[in-house]
Amino acid sequence: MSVIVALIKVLVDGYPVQDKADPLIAVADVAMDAFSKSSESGVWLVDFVPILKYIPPWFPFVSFRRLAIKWKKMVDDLNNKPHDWVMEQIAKGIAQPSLTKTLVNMYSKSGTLSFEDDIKLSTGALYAGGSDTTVSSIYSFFLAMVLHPEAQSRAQKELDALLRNERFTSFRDRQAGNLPYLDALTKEVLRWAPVVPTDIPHVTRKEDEYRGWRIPAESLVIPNIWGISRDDKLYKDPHTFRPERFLTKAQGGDCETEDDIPLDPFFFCFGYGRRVCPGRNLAELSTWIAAAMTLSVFDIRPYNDEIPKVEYSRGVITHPEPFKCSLTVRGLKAEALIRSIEVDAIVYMGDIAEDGTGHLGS
Ligand code: HEM
Repeated sequence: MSVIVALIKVLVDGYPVQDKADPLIAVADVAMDAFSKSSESGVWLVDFVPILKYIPPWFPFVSFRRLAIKWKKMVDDLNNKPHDWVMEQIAKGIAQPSLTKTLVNMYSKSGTLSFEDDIKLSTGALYAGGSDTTVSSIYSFFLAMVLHPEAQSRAQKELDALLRNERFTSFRDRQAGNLPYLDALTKEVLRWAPVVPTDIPHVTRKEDEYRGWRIPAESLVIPNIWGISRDDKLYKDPHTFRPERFLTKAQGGDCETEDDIPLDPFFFCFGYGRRVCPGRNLAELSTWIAAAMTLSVFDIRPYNDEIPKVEYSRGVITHPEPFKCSLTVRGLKAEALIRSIEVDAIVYMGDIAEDGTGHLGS
């Protein structure tokens, strides 16, 4: 989790996350919890009866207005505090390259910054949208590996044949098409455990028609991502975790030809239209590399032979309920590989962690 959060913070704000107790991460965690609860579909009556928003917060037996005020403050902190930090760094002349810095430079003229609220909201949204979601996919990957040792060992065989425990994989291996089973496994994680099962609700701006149904303007539309992932017309035995469904027979999978490969979950798990997830490529790549690096060096097994249940939390963003698993290093070569990146990571983080002003990526 820390790696994903740190990655987003560096890309968006050039902010070096210190540790789990980092104050900006704490701000973001509470805001994310509020965001997930407040945007859950079908839970808030006010979404269906908008006039209720005029009920005063002191009105007895109505908690949503008081909650909304509390949660708004949390979301404001998420947008303002990291932005203020970057502005301070810019003023001191020590800001690292980041999206916020780029936008501030783009929209500053003669000492005046335009669109500051838009910059705050869009960079805050990237953190809000990105931190919890990819983490959920990676947890689901671990859960799937505990439950499906056969898929795990097939992915490990593919990695071992290519890498011979001499190096970690990189995206170049992926581009070269050298790890088809791992690609299929990543697709199956996204499909088997949709992170945002009912998407973020959309509203139609004008009247529309879909398969003969009239959809009036201003209708709330809740895309059923979970339903698509479990559609047995698209996916045979949809509840089963089976990466082979995305491979041809020639690749050791289920499909006669490439044309028979079912819909890639990339095209529905990240939402639709102009609000489609802007972080989808980063998310998919992060899930892929997390799976590849973990399986190269660790065996993921049940903890004390306890098989975890497949249970997910509620909220617009779902996670597997906490479960235990056991990670065992896959031998001496794997241990040496882990130690080699441990050294790289210390050098890398050391550069930025000392006083927050070091040189990223050196
Ligand atoms: C497995 C990981 C992820 C999943 C499953 C996911 C899924 C989604 C979904 C379903 C939406 C709603 C799209 C819609 O309205 O139809 C969304 C929106 C969004 N996502 Fe992601 N996402 C993931 C990772 C990320 C990452 C890594 C980032 C950024 C670094 C990100 C940033 C955003 C933002 C900013 C929005 C709001 C876009 C808008 O409303 O215009 N997401 N995501």
